Amino acid sequence: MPMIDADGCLLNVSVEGRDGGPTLMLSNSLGCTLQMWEPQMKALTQVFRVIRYDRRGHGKSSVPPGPYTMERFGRDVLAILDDLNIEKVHWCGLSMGGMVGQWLGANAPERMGKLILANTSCYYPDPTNWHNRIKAVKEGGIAAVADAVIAGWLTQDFREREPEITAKMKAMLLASPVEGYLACCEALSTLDQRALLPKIKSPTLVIAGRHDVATPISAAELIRSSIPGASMTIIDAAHISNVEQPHAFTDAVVGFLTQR
Ligand SMILES: O=C(O)CCC(=O)CC(=O)O
Repeated sequence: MPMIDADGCLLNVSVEGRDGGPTLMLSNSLGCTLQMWEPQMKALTQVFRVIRYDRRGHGKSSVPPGPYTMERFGRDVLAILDDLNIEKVHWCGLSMGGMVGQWLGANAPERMGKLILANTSCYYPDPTNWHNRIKAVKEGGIAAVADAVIAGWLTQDFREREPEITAKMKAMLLASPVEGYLACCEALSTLDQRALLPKIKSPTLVIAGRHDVATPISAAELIRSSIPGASMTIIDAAHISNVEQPHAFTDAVVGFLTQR
């Protein structure tokens, strides 16, 4: 896996899949690494060249001091594409990954093919939850919020049915570098990309989770109605819908990206 330098921050990047196929870039959510896409990789690599990366502050990427911004995350992606000599990619980002996709769609339209914005938001009407989360993590580490976060990521039904997958997701969250996690929470606490959305020209699919309380259907609907021509599909899942409903999620991605 190459480490790519984005303005002094080393980003852990993985490139797999069909050589010469269209390129799809996957972007993770808060507290997850590129491993979160494992349920999709077998199917996606048959059709696409797939780029995954750990956002700064996550996984094997460096953890520069925060706070971070969506613009910084977007410029990190452009640094990866420049380094790999890739002109244009399709984008699939979940939650924070979808927020970075919104920034790229509006600010670097020539680098974006189709956009998939899953379980995401363009702003938080009330940042209190983020301020509370920052305080709790500063005082008690990620362990202090882990159970509540996991309850938002996966429905109770899924957690009871799939304890091993749930434990893996929790371990991924707990392994997040605290400084990187906090710097991302700061970026979320000030997020407001509402004005960017009407500028997006890429064909866009919004994916929402029927049981997602972190980024609810109303947040997805605001994104869908603000991006000209965007469509929306709802999956029977909580926030991390690609893990909870891997087949439905993969089918939605492949169907949208391969339709003419
Ligand atoms: O998942 C994200 O990228 C944003 C945070 C969120 O909405 C879910 C959570 O960590 O509670």
